[in-house]
Amino acid sequence: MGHAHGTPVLWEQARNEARELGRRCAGVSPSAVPLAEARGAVLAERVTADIGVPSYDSSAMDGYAVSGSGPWRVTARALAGAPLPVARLSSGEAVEIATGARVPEGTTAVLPYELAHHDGHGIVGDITPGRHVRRAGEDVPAGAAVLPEGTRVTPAVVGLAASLGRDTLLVRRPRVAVVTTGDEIVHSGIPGNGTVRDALGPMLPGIVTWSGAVVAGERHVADSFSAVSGMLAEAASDAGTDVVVVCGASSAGAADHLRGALRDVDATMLVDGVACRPGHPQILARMGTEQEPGAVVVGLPGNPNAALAGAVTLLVPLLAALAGRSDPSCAPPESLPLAGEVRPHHRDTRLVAVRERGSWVEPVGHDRPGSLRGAALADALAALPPDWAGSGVPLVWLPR
Ligand SMILES: Nc1nc2c(c(=O)[nH]1)N[C@H]1C(S)=C(S)[C@@H](COP(=O)(O)OP(=O)(O)OC[C@H]3O[C@@H](n4cnc5c(N)ncnc54)[C@H](O)[C@@H]3O)O[C@H]1N2
Ligand code: MOO
Repeated sequence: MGHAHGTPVLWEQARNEARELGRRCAGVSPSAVPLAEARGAVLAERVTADIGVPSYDSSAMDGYAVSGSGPWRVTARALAGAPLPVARLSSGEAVEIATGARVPEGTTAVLPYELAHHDGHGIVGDITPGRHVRRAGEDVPAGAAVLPEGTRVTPAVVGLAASLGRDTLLVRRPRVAVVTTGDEIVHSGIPGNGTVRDALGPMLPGIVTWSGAVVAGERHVADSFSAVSGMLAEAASDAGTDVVVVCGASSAGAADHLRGALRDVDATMLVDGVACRPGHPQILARMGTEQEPGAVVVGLPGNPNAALAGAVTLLVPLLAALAGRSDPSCAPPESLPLAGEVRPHHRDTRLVAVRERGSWVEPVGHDRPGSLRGAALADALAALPPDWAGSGVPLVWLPR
């Protein structure tokens, strides 16, 4: 016997519920993560410079570090990363120097090769005192506050943190456990007769990191009530999990146990069914109590393209709000005209895989619930309302 669905909520409302829930749960604790993993997350600290940049007085040009006025006698060659060949220059002396090499004490300026000439006595050329010498701390003084808490960790942020000698950053990054279900699912190789290769375990980490979160565990559970409710009970008592994504087991069939298992752990059901196609059997629930809230559970349909639709409907808005950043699927333009043959659903929002063509979008096709063929070529999902009259369509961007 199956389990009845709840009353579906409107697609826009489902996204808002997920976003609101993310804002209400202030419980994601900061963690120090290696720079390479921090990208996309949001800083949970103010970054201050432990060292200045540059950290030593160095040359900004390839040429000659000179002291006093010319002509200068070249005494040695200074390269970046090599010990200083002379600690101090006296007036009339120079060292040939590479960009980034430490300048000796007593350096008046650096004279670039292209401005230097040899006369019979040495090197000559016009200099301005201090020119082409990068002083320690000139770009970032030691102790300066460089990034406020709440800054999104972009590639440039990672690079800056490394320049400042940091190996980790403190970020607020929701931890997501991904659970696949289904006795027919296999996780590697060519699926044998009657089995299906797991498409969601490999797909979800990219969506999760795009939203500023991280997959902190992946597992598969059997199609049984005890396996699904046991998994939820474990997740409920694990303080290291903020969100549990359960793939499959969300519909009405005999093997679809998520609803019953959520009831079994006294979870609060927030969304039970969304009025969109594909992706209508989605679930948003919260474990724990009002006083001691537990992990949020997102149930996604097993059909891979329906799961993608569900992920951008509930999971991405939830995770972005939990992480304290903007929703990457809502980037501008928020809508564009759609050119091509599409048919709205008579009652629900239809999510159509579309390709961006500059100032308009066109359907990719091949976007039935069971396959990601269309989505793999798409830039966005167009959210076609039931009463669509052939004008602009709201867009939900996909990670590209
Ligand atoms: N009587 C009804 N039956 C169904 C309804 C309904 O409203 N009433 N909804 C249909 C829709 S729409 C969808 S979508 C599916 C959702 O099903 P479940 O979420 O319960 O998922 P399963 O039944 O376990 O699997 C469905 C389908 O997806 C394949 N699958 C599952 N997991 C994966 C995975 N990790 N990677 C790749 N493919 C996966 C699975 O083999 C099935 O083919 O329910 C309809 N039925
Ligand atoms: O809505 Mo199902 O999620 O169409 O495939």
